[in-house]
Amino acid sequence: MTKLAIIGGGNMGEALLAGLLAGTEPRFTAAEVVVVELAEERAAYLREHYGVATTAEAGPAIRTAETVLLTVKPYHVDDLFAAVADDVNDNQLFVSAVGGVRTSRLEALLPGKSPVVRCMPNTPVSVGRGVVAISAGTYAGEAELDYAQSLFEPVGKVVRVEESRMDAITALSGSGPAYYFFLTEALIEAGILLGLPRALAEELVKANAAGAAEMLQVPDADAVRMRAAVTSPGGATIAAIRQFEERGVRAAVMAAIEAARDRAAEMGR
Ligand SMILES: NC(=O)C1=CN([C@@H]2O[C@H](COP(=O)(O)OP(=O)(O)OC[C@H]3O[C@@H](n4cnc5c(N)ncnc54)[C@H](OP(=O)(O)O)[C@@H]3O)[C@@H](O)[C@H]2O)C=CC1
Ligand SMILES: O=C(O)[C@@H]1CCC=N1
Repeated sequence: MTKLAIIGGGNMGEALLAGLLAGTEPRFTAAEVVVVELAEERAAYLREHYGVATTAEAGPAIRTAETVLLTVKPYHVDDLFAAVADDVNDNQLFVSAVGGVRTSRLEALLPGKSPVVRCMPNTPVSVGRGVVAISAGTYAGEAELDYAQSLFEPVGKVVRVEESRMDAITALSGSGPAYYFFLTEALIEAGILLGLPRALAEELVKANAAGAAEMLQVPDADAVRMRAAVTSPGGATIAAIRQFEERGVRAAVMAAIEAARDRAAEMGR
């Protein structure tokens, strides 16, 4: 029996696959995983890079799997479940990373009472440094949450949350890496504006990101205090911060995350 069927071999499917197969004691071996991916070119890439089996047929993959991990887009869900209704049984656990889609909607699409755990991972799971929020649906309890926690602990931090918080968590955490990459892009461009060679700007900005991230992991790390420690009176940093504040960067961040939360809710309907 296949231990894990990953339905959707796109960005998130691959990030989780990479994390779950990584390390000297991987969570799964490649032989225990099948990825359902419709695009043959993409499937071939996943077979070559990870050594997993792939198929374009979700039904047989789901029928023989203990755990089904959904990493398809929200608008794929209806067609997918319509096609696999005969292949599902109530002993399987469905773990859904599908943005915005509530467990109640998935439960209504499933033919029986399969347990469903909703999760919201982020792409750093690919390097074992992700964060995955989990919440249980109607037919999932502590045992299923414990299992989901054990599934994701090798790829990062796991937090148990109320499902009502999932859209906010999607906006802040699921999408979160994109914001840091966006800021990284902007800082590299700023370095180039100031005349630095691109390679040097990239090296400096990436090393800064790593250093700041490490400092934030220290117990009781306080972003406000650490920012103040860099901001010398009458110095260079405060000149930059003034520009951020004058241009409404803080308010723009809040509005952006609100927009992401609203879009997550909308995608799931
Ligand atoms: N990217 C991220 O950082 C995160 C994404 N998510 C969630 O993960 C899900 C996937 O997102 P992402 O990976 O970015 O999207 P992608 O478009 O990269 O991947 C979706 C994949 O699903 C495949 N697919 C579509 N329909 C089916 C089907 N019926 N059976 C099997 N595979 C199918 C698509 O194939 P094809 O291209 O051929 O259509 C595609 O490869 C979304 O619901 C998103 O909200 C959650 C957290 C973070
Ligand atoms: O952009 C999206 O909709 C998905 C959900 C969180 C990250 N990516």
